[in-house]
Amino acid sequence: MKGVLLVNLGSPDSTKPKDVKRYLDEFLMDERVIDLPWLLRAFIVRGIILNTRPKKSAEAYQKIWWEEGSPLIVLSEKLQEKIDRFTDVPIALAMRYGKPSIKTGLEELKQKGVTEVLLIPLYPQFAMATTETILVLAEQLRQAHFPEMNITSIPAFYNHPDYINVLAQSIKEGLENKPYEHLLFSYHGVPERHIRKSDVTKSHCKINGECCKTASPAHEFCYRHQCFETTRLVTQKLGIPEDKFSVSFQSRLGVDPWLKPYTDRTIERFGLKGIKSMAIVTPAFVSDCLETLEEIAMEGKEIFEEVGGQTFNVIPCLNDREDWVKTLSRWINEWVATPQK
Ligand SMILES: C=CC1=C(C)c2cc3[nH]c(cc4nc(cc5[nH]c(cc1n2)c(C)c5CCC(=O)O)C(CCC(=O)O)=C4C)c(C)c3C=C
Ligand SMILES: [Fe+2]
Ligand SMILES: [Fe+2]
Repeated sequence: MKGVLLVNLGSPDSTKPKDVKRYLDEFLMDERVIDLPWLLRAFIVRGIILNTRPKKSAEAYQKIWWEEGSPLIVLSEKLQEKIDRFTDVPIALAMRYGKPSIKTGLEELKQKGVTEVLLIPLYPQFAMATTETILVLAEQLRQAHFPEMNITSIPAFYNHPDYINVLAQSIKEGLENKPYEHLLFSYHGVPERHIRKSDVTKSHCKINGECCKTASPAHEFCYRHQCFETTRLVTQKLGIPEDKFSVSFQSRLGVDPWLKPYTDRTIERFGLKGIKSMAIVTPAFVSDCLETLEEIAMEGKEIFEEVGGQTFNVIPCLNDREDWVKTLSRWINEWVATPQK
């Protein structure tokens, strides 16, 4: 029997610093997130970051937490419930970090008699810290606990016409009756080192140059270029001229160089240039979360207003909008209808 496991990033159990600390420990000790040898990673994460970050992050989570819980988890649950209505196979939900775990999700599917699993990492762009870490953990769990299961996954959908249609429509709706001078596409950043690691040709991704064209079978472009490709396809579809939009990368952590330009500095620069109204969309996230609701909608807005900006329009993520639910359901139904080898 076939079944589906949707996987998102995850959130702490609550906004208490001790829960945030436990969550950050699991998250940042992932070798595909902080990609250093274990001892050095443990020193940086447990010896430095976890001494200060949990309190600061807990305060940020408190600002965006809903009565029902973490926005990212509540929105993922709503997505799961709605997909369930359009499909005939069991649909489980798991988080890469925190609860419900991928192991719990696979167990839930096993209880329902599922042996063929379609894994859907809820990230449009493939990166070591997004899709890859989910695929690797799922395979490790399969080998250790679910050897009877067969797991396949959908490829990163950053350039899939269905996804581009939905994203374009969501942006169109978000901009309706809200004039803007500039539209910023803000993607979650990664350390530049992550891009170099995936650059098998060692030609290194250049800002306006050729893509490194990593040879990974899962994707054609490095993470950075997937972000540019999503932007190119969507702006082309919407007919937004080149001088009216740009790309930036948010949420950097630590002292290493991350993908540039940084979102906070870009927002500041727009304000200083005299731009009064800007819109911002965050296509690396399919569900609104700390990084969109706090870092962009609160901190970003504050930065913009401090330098003279007036209108800061944050376009919501795809969340559980109907066309997104129907798109994912259609992908699932097509997979269900395809005989497995
Ligand atoms: C080295 C650190 C990090 C990398 C690399 C990274 C990549 C990455 N993350 C997302 C998506 C999300 N990240 C979120 C929160 C978050 N991210 C990091 C660090 C790295 N992320 C931290 C420490 C945190 C926790 C909050 C904080 O202290 O700032 C979230 C929000 C989760 C929520 O509960 O709402 C998402 C979503 C992507 C897509 C990505 C690589 C492309
Ligand atoms: Fe992150
Ligand atoms: Fe590249």
